[in-house]
Amino acid sequence: MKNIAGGSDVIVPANRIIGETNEGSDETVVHAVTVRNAIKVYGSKDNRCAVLDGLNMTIKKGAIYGLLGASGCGKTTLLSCLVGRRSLNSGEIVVLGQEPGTPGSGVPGPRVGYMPQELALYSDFSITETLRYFGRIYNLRMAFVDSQLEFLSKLLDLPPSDRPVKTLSGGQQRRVSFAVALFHEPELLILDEPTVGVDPLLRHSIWNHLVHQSVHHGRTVIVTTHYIEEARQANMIGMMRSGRLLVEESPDSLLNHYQLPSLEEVFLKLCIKDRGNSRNEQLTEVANVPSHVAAQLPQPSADHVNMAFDDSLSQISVPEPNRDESSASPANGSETPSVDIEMISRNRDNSSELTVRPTAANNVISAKRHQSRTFRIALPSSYRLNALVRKNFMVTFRNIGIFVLLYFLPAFQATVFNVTLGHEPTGIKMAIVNDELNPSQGRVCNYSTDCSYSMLSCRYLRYIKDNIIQVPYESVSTALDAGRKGSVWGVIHFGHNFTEELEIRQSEGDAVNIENIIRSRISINMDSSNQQIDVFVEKWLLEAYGNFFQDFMKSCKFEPEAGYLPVVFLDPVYGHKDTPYTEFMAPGLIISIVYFMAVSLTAGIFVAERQQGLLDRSLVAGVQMTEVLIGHLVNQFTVMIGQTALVFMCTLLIFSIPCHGNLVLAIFITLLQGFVGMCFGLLIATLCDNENSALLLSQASFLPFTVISGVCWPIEGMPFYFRSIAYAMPLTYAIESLRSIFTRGWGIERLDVYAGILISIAWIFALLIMCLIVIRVRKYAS
Ligand SMILES: Nc1ncnc2c1ncn2[C@@H]1O[C@H](COP(=O)(O)OP(=O)(O)OP(=O)(O)O)[C@@H](O)[C@H]1O
Repeated sequence: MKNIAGGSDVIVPANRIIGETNEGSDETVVHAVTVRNAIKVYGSKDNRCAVLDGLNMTIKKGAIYGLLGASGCGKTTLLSCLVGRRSLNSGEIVVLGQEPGTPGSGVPGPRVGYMPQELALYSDFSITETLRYFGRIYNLRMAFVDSQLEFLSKLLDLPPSDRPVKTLSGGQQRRVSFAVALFHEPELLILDEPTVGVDPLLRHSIWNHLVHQSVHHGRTVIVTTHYIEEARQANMIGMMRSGRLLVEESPDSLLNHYQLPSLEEVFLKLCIKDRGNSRNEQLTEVANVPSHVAAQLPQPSADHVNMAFDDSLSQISVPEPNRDESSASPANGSETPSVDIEMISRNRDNSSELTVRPTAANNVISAKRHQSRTFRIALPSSYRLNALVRKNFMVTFRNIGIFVLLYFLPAFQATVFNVTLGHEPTGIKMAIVNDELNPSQGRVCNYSTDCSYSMLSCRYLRYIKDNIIQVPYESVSTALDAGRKGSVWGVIHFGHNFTEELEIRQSEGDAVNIENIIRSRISINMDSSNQQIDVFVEKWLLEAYGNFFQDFMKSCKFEPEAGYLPVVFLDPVYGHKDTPYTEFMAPGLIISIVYFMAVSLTAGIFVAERQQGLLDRSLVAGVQMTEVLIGHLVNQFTVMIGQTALVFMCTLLIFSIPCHGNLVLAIFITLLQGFVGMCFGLLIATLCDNENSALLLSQASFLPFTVISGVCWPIEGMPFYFRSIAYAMPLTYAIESLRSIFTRGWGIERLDVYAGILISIAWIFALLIMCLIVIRVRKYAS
């Protein structure tokens, strides 16, 4: 039957799928898998290494194929190419009649069951939840999933199905992984070392099951194993070495042909015979030994492709593959497609280079592959999206610790910021040296509040804010010493005749002389190492003088403003006098908290999933990358709504930061920025291979982004050339928008507000496009 999902035709057995059914798979296809002259190169430039080296393979439908080979010979690479997770540099792969990854091939998808080497299971899920997740991906009926669970539990001796995977032993976990590959009854089973860590009895039962699947249901099985002897039960064995198949035969024929008692000995014999034939070996050998020694190296045997390894190019023309696939193909070289490979081994600069150059015939294959894959974006399927979203929610909410952290961390961060930032400093010690006081009278500060010029120094000190602690010192030198030792933030000094000199200064007006001016001054020496404290103390002392002077003028029945600076700050257009720094920072903080939480969460979850092989497993099951992205975005977005709500509540209600504009608009812009953060997190996840590098990148972006975006300092304070960089940051305009809403009460009709919205949307699209480009480039590079 044919299930059309997400714009791609996927063939799934009829009895298990939800909804309408259709025709089965192409019965005319005799071979389940054919691989022709597969070349797969990892690395670039000097590090190029051909992991698949002109490999040919033919697997009949319904056969069990044992793929044997030493560690690192390329088995997993070959399997990942078969399931469409990697692409060849050249050569051809046909799986179940079609090239993997082409629309409607069902590979990757429900036609194939893949058990990767790594566990690739959600550790917090129970066995039932694990199978149900994949059941939803394949759109299977839950009744079928449950009956399969019961059957496989018995067959594989699984523990109770409600046990979380993380509580199972290593062997039990591998059996669950095996069950995931089996349970949807795919036409082709690809198992990468399924029997590792499994006891002999269970291994026997697993092989029996594979034989049963092959004989009674016609399913094809490809299985890699390091236990060579267990592969005797396979119909065909492919022995692999250095990216090539040495032989492809039935176990009995191999034993008869080589007259050896075990497959292990056959493998050993073939390996010894093959020594020096691998291109990689030859390249390494030739690249590392002088030419006169290289000439004496053993020459490759006649039945293998011959190559020259001198300074000139050597071309290997390989004949067209025998399309009559009824006979088993020789392992290497004689039955291959028209692919010319140029091997360039250069011993210049002690470096060697391997180049794969496609010929005309090879170009056709490449072109076909290109046509079928490039820029094919299928519509997301509803059932796969449902499965992914459910799975993401289960992962998020399963662990109560993570749940609490997720929701309360941003609110906690907002609290920490609000408690610690932007407030006036208190307990600032200032040394007071008042030479007006008489030491013989115990330096007592007696002053009157009427219009008399007496002890004005003491009268002034009364107006200094409580934030300053006044510490009396007897002399300027001891006070300055205290300042140098860090005991006080500054020294305030009044001269002997401060009051008299001030009186003269007042009465003389413009005729006053400079000596009088100097003697009537209040001299201050500050420890200016802390700019913020310096600014605050200066402001408070000037304010104190203003208040003192007004009070004195009032008591003398003069105009209080007389003699005051002729500069006045009237009521502000927006905001209020002495707007606290916290109010300036709050919008930037809200946005940066939500943004960076989204960045690190998205990047972390996504990379972890990929690193554990979970992403690969889902993709092999037919999930598309766009669906994975949407699934994560839906999940993260709901988490973000909760986080944003808590951050706003914390800022507005607990710390009473006023929002003069439309709160809904402010929340909308914050959520948009969270979305930008998620997209940036996705970009990090697509760029990074492991959690550490993702974490490093997201952390590395935190400080520059926060600082450049004007969270804690006005952009107007940056060098002129740097401002364009600041405005190009994803957060800058959004922060300006939020600030305009919070402090000015502006609405969406103002450019400053809607610019933030438009630029956030533009960033979302730009980042998503970058993600898709990186995904595509990495897919082709891998
Ligand atoms: N992404 C990669 N980039 C570079 N080299 C890689 C990559 N993946 C695998 N290799 C290398 O390719 C070679 C073949 O790896 P592969 O995993 O296919 O071997 P294998 O036969 O499956 O080994 P094992 O039996 O140990 O699993 C190894 O040398 C490996 O280091």
